Amino acid sequence: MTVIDFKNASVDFPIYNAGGRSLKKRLMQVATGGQISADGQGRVIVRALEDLSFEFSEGECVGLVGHNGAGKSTLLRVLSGVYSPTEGEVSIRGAVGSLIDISLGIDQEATGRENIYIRGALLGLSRRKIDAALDNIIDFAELGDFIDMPVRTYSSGMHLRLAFSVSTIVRPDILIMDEWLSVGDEGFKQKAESRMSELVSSSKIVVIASHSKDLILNMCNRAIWLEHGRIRMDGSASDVCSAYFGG
Ligand SMILES: Nc1ncnc2c1ncn2[C@@H]1O[C@H](COP(=O)(O)OP(=O)(O)OP(=O)(O)O)[C@@H](O)[C@H]1O
Repeated sequence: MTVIDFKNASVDFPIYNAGGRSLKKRLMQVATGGQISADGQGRVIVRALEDLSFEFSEGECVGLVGHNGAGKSTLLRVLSGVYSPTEGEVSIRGAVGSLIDISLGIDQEATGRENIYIRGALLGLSRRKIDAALDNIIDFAELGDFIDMPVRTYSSGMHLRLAFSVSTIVRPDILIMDEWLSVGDEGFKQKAESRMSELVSSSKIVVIASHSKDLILNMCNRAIWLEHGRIRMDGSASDVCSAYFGG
């Protein structure tokens, strides 16, 4: 059973090179971002997430909404295993696949083919699995002979085709995204869209952060509104969208 369970989870970032008292005071009043405070030694702390408790179960596609700095990306990173909570507990049952930064790990000097192995390893795929998927990835990317050229010779669209083709080969239980990926020229975009839909429908739980009301309404059946790191509202996508976006 795939399930995500947060119990009073918080994430703090200690900031070692923040300025003096006046800076702290000024920052505490800004409308964006997490909450800023100081610890016993006067060190500045940004509390990106505070006291989050919720459970996501199979069949849920959850949209995260909120102002800039509300904590959406931090929450996605906790779900992807990049950050651990500084307080509280997070338990995740199921394999997690993250499409947060599809270009992460791509080496400009290595060829497209070599980068498929590098990126695949970062996605947690074994060499055998990458070997088995290699032809599919190369065909999908449609880079022709450029697949054996260093990535530094690629245009930005070609780079994204490669990153997309390898990153979407995974079929995780839990899919984490910070936007709906739509890459390439017109022809490629259509293929990419259908691969994204396939990936979403084969995942048991999907979590996506977005500033787009249409995306959340079209895709999600639940949404969480974060405000300064706290849950302001957790409910159906339509209720949360009406409250957050208005209309
Ligand atoms: N590595 C970090 N070090 C220090 N503070 C951080 C770090 N990452 C995030 N923060 C802080 O945590 C808070 C939440 O940031 P986060 O990136 O999660 O927001 P977000 O909701 O994704 O914002 P946006 O909509 O602008 O992408 C912000 O105040 C940000 O300054």
